[in-house]
Amino acid sequence: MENHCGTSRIAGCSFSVHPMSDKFVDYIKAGLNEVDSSKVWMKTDDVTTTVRGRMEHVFEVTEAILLHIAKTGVHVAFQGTFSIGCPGDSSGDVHMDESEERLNKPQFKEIEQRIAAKFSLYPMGGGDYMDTIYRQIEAMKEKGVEVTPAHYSTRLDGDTRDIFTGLQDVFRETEASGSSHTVMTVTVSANSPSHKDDRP
Ligand SMILES: Cc1ncc(C[n+]2csc(CCO)c2C)c(N)n1
Repeated sequence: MENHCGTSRIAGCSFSVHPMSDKFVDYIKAGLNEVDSSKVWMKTDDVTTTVRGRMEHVFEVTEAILLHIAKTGVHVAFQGTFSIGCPGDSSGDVHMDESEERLNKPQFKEIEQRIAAKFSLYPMGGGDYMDTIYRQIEAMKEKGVEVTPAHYSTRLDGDTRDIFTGLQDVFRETEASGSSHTVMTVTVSANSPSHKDDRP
């Protein structure tokens, strides 16, 4: 395994989903098994699932698993930590050779699913981290998503596709702007009984 600080392009996400149902095991297993994850490295344990590979596949697989569960109407929470450039992550992983083509978009592109989310961005090793964060929050306002300030995070309300596309753009542009190791945490609530008239 070769470790390079800041030069590893492999992205990853460690995440968990929590369906609020007695049948939570069925929901979790269906989400993990029925989404096509063949373009990412994936490992599940009793706490989280970790996916690693090209950035677009990492975002696509996490979004698809959330949508697979949320489309049933069950109230589900998602918590994920995305990372790129981690000095401990290995470069040259076989999954980095996968093509760009996304495997789950056709099944999920028709699903409209409003979610409430909060994200926090941690651009490390690149200098003016607050400038980067403010720039990316401003960029989020152009993605068709409602953006509201919150303590230690920024709140996003909107369609799942718009929010995940926006988050991937934020993540990619943060890395491109010189952050050698970028971490982003994302918390999502879907189908919450607290959401009334499409507004939380
Ligand atoms: C994405 C994701 N991965 C793992 C877990 C942890 N977990 C909790 S219950 C369960 C099924 C029974 O073993 C698993 C795997 C999670 N919640 N969400």
